[in-house]
Order: sequence, then C-alpha cells, then structure tokens
Amino acid sequence: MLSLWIGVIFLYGYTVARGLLSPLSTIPGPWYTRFTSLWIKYQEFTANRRESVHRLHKIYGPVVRLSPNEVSFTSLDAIKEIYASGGSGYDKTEYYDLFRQFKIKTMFSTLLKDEHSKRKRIFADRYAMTNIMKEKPMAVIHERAMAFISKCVEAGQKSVDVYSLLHCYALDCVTHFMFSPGGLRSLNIAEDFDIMHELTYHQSLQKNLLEYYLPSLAPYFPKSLHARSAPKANQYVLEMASQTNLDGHSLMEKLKRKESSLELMQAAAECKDHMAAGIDTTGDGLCFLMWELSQPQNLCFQQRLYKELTASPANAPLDSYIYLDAVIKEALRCAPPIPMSLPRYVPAGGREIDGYVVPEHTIVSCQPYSVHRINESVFPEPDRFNPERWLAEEGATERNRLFFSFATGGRGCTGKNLALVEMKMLLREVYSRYRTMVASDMTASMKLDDQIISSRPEGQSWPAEETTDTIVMSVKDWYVDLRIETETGKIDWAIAGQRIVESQEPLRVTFSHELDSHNAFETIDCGTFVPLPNGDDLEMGSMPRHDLPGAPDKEYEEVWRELPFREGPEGPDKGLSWVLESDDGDLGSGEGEVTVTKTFIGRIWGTYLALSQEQTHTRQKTPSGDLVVKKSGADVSARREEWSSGWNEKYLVGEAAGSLPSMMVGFDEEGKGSWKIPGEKVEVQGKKYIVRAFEKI
Ligand code: HEM
Repeated sequence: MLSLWIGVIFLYGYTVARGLLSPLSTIPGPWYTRFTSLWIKYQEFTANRRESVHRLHKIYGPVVRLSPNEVSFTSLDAIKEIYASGGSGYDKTEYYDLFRQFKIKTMFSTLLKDEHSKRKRIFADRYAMTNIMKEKPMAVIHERAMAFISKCVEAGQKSVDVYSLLHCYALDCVTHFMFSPGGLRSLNIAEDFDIMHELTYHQSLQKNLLEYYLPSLAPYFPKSLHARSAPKANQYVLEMASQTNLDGHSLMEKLKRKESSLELMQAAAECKDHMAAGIDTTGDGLCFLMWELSQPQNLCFQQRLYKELTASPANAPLDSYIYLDAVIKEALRCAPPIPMSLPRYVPAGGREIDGYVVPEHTIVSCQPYSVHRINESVFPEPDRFNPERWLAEEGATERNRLFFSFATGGRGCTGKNLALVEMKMLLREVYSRYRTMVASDMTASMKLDDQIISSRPEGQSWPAEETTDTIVMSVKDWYVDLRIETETGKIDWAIAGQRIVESQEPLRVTFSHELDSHNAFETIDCGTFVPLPNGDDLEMGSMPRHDLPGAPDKEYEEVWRELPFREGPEGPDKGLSWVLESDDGDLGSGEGEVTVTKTFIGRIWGTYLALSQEQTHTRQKTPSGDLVVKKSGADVSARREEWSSGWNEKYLVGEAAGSLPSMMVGFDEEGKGSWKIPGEKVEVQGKKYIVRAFEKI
C-alpha cells in the first residue's frame, strides 16, 4: 500500500514539475493545459475543439497552449513559419494517418515533406488552371451546373434541399475530372446519388478519434465503433481505376502512366482521397455561401452579384468577375470548409514562432476559423458576412495573405483551382438567372458542426446503415411489410394493415397494425413523406419504441424507394396486385377471449408475401359499458417468394411458415370473379380470405 502511495506521489510530482519546467509553460493558456492533454481531447470527442480553441484565442491572444505538447497560433508570421518555411513547412503529425485510403498512404496523408514533394510532382500539371480550363472539363462542369439548376426548377414552388444537391454537384464534377470520360451523375442517377449519400451523411468523428488514440485496441472494437466505411464509393473507384481509354486531361490518365510509378491500388487510393477531399469542401462551402446570400440582410449583396453577372457577356472568363470572387472569398472566410487546426511537428532543434521558443516535436497549428476572426485589424467585424470588404484596395495584400481557407505553402490545397472553377461556374449560372431565399419551411441548422478536420452544417448525418432486407407492398389502402435481418435471417419486423392517406401536400399517411410481430396493435404510425432529390422519399414521424422500457414515443426517419415491379408470370410490364386478409369468422359480441390465426397475403406482380400470427383477442367492458378489444400476438411466421421463370422461395421464417399459402402451389381462382372485388370472400388453399385490395395492369 505504501509503495502505491509513493508511486502516486512520484507521478504527481513528475507531472507538476514537467508542466512547470516545460518551455511551453510561458505560453499563455489555461493552467491545466500545462499538465494534461485530457482537456483538448475531451473537446475533440465532444466536437467542440474548433470553438474551444477559438475561445482560448479570444481570451489569451494570438498564441495559446492547448496541452503540454501543443500550441495554436493565428498570426501571419506563424502561418508562414509553420506551413511555408522551406516550401512545404513542418511535417504533418500522425493525425493524418486517419486519412489513409484502402489503408494506403496518399499524398494528403504522407507525413514527411520530402516524401510528399515527390508525390506532389505527379499531380501538379493536372490541377493547374490551364488543364482545368480546357474545353472538355469546362463543358462538363457547366453541364453539371445546369443539371443542378434543372433539379431546383423541377421542384417548382417547393423548397429545395441544396445541401444534398450541392454535394451531388461537387461529386459529379470531381469524379468527371478524375475519370473522364467516366464520372458520376448523382444529380440524375439514383445509384450514383447513393454514393454521394454514403460519403456525405456519415457520423464518424468519435469512431475515428477512438481509432487514432487507441490504435492497439481498435481491431477489437465492436463493429458499431468502427470508423465509417464507404463500400459503394470504394467499389466505384476501383472499377474506374481499371478503366482504359481515359481522356488526356483526366487525373487517372496521368496516375496510370508508367512515369508516375504508382501501382494501381495507390492510384485508386489517391483518387478516393481526392473524391473525399472534393465533395464536402466544395459542397459545404457553396451551401454556406448560398445560405448567407439568401439572408434578408444580405439580399443587397445578391443584387450586386446579379448586376455584375448580367452586365458581362455570357461567355466572359470566370476570373473576370470581381464581385463573384469577393462573395466566394467572404463565404470561405466566414465558414472555411476545413476550419480546424492543421497540425504539424516542430522540426529537430526547435524553432522560434511568434516570439516563443518552441521545442522540437511540439505539435503546432493554425486553424482557419480563428485566423479569419482574431485578426480584427485586417477583418473588422469578423463575424459579419460582408463581401464588400474584399473590394477595398486598402489592406488587400494583408487580407489575401491571411486568407487561409485553402491553407498555404507546399501542402496547401491541391484542388484549389478546381474548387474555385466549380464554385464560380455554379454561382454564375444560378445568380445570373435566379434569386435565392431561405425556405420558410427550412428546419435544418446552419451551425458549424466539427468533423475530423472539416465542418458541416449541424445535423447532416443519417442514422445507422440499413441492416434489413425490407419489402413493403402497398396496394390501394392496404399494405404488407416484411423486414428480415440480413445478418441473422430472422424477422426484424413484420406488419400488415391499412394504409390511409390523410393528406397529399405534404403526403401524410397513417398505418394501422392488424398483424404485428412487435405486438404494437394499438399503434397507428403517422408519417410525413418528403421527396428527396434522387426520387426517394424521406418519411418522418413518431411511433412508440417497444424495444425500449415503457415504449416511449420516439421520432424516426426512414428512406423509401419505389422499386420497379418485379416481372411476374403475366410477363413484362403487367400483372396482378392484391392484398387478402384472413376471414377470422364471428369473434362474438360480448365479453370473452378468442384465439385466431391472423394471416395476410399479398402479391405485386412477381413478389409475394405471406404473414401469419396467432392472436388472442380479449374483449372487456369499460366502466362506462363500452366494449374494448385487447390483442396479444405470438411470433410471426413469414414467407417471401419471387418470380423468376417460376415462383421461388426467398425467405421462409417461423414455425408456421411451411404451411402458409404459397404461390409455388398456385391459387386456382386468383384474379378471377370475387378476387377483383374488395370486401368479397375468396378461398385460398383451403382457408377463407377477405379481398382487401385488387389491381390488374
Ligand atoms: C472549397 C473547397 C476546398 C477547400 C476549402 C479545401 C481546403 C484544403 C485545405 C485547408 C487543405 C490543407 C489541409 C491540411 O494541411 O491539413 C487541403 C488539402 C488538400 N486538398 Fe483541398 N480544399 C477544397 C477542395 C478540394 C478539391 C476539390 C480537391 C480535389 C479534387 C482537394 C484536394 C486536396 C488535396 C489532395 C489536399 C492535400 C494536399 C497535400 O497534402 O499536398 N481539395 N484542402
């Protein structure tokens, strides 16, 4: 016990002495940052790093100690020293290991500057303005800008989710640039939209940080703690990497040349990296910009931009628009897409930065968010969006030098030219034709939400990935819904009942639960459907969560995709669709208990579902004399069959699944006589059913 105490006292003494004697102890900052890095790590995990560092700069000035081994700076001298001394500045820290692609180091995630400069040479001519401004890449960027406008126009008077559309635009542009004549069309094609979705709406800050700080434990983390994977994007890049006949200006064409000396996987990793680097940055930057321009107090800037754009000939060079340039710079100043610290190590022998001696291997950084706000003599009223500040001749040099959104030096943004051309093209096409304003039904927040190194508007992440194979068949006012857990093959949820459309604009639908594997018979879900840009529908609503104690009402979001009907026995583009509910006979009228086997069967062309559940219905009189029915249900059995030149079983789950009616046996009178009339009774494989819905095409 005594030795334990001695150990604790020794450790305490060592930590205090190290903190007090460290050369960083003279640097301003909260006292605890002399002794521990826990504070800054906590800020990182809670997505507060950028704001917290900025708050410290406001209190302590341009130089702030963040931990016993980390310092943040904001001055121009510090920027030059850290990021541009000797061309590429100081080496990157291991933080950048988080940005490997296919586990391979890319230019962005290369730490040492010598290694980096070799790689960078391969890219230089592709990202040069002369290459980007060639006829073909410019035509594609223009075409994608027009596709963005078409999507907005299609929405008519309704509001548009520009966050999503702008990410599509950025992704389409960057993939065309890399893989021309290939490239995604996520503004128009649903499968390509899914790739944008996968890359944009993830939530993986904490998972990435866990991997970074606990690398030896990371392989043992449960799957839910693994950092995001992007299987669709990975597959796409790998397919594109093996493409031949690439256009001469494309990035991949250069990477595949012998003299580039990159293996195919290295080239693919670089492209995946540039795809990731090019989508959120340009997408978020444009989104913040359009949002700022659409604020009522900023409409005067929008008007001036319109004047400039319409006063010039339609084919004027993009860099001839002075006001447009000012608007873009100001938006990137106020909300830099990469606003957080860009960490580097102080080289061997230590350095003097901003008048402080900083020992070797100290982590030093500047964060664009603070650089653009702390230097108030250069950017007065720093929190105000004011493009006009970029027009004044006085102070122009200082402003441009402190503009740090693309970083600076040899490790500054490689894609800057491409990003600026994309931004200018889209804004010219939009604001020379239209005015924008914030939609009155906009609920999304535009507060910056920190990711690993970038920020995006708060709340733009999506719940967990789909873990079920779900099919919901709706025919007229009835539905049958079966969700099978893909990993276990068990029923995740099986429900069937009525589907009642309450209103069309917005589409509001309620669903009753006549059969429910969760036993939530009294539940009537109510969801509002909003169309997504790719044609899917987003359902938002609330329902009781029976998997949580007390079944509290919780909000949910679900994405619906209308699948093309599977071809059935009737042949292409036609078929029968129906829903039948078991006829459970007379359940009595007084108090009592009765057990029934509730069965729903339904077919849409070549897809068939059958669900059954043993249910006990207990009828009881309330004190006021009304009769109420309480239901409880046993496990659901389910059968899903699909047509492919004959009916085949896809899922057969539960004890009674084998005895459920099967299309493989065939229904004699299907689609004839009473089958066509809702409310009529029909017989299917020896059991009576009520026709709930019928349709023949
Ligand atoms: C508005 C849009 C963009 C902004 C604000 C932006 C910002 C930045 C910043 C601040 C860095 C330095 C990061 C660091 O040192 O940690 C960077 C690096 C980089 N960016 Fe961008 N970026 C944008 C668009 C793009 C695009 C469209 C691409 C490619 C298609 C791209 C590719 C890269 C690459 C490859 C690097 C690494 C450079 C190196 O390490 O040498 N960026 N970007």
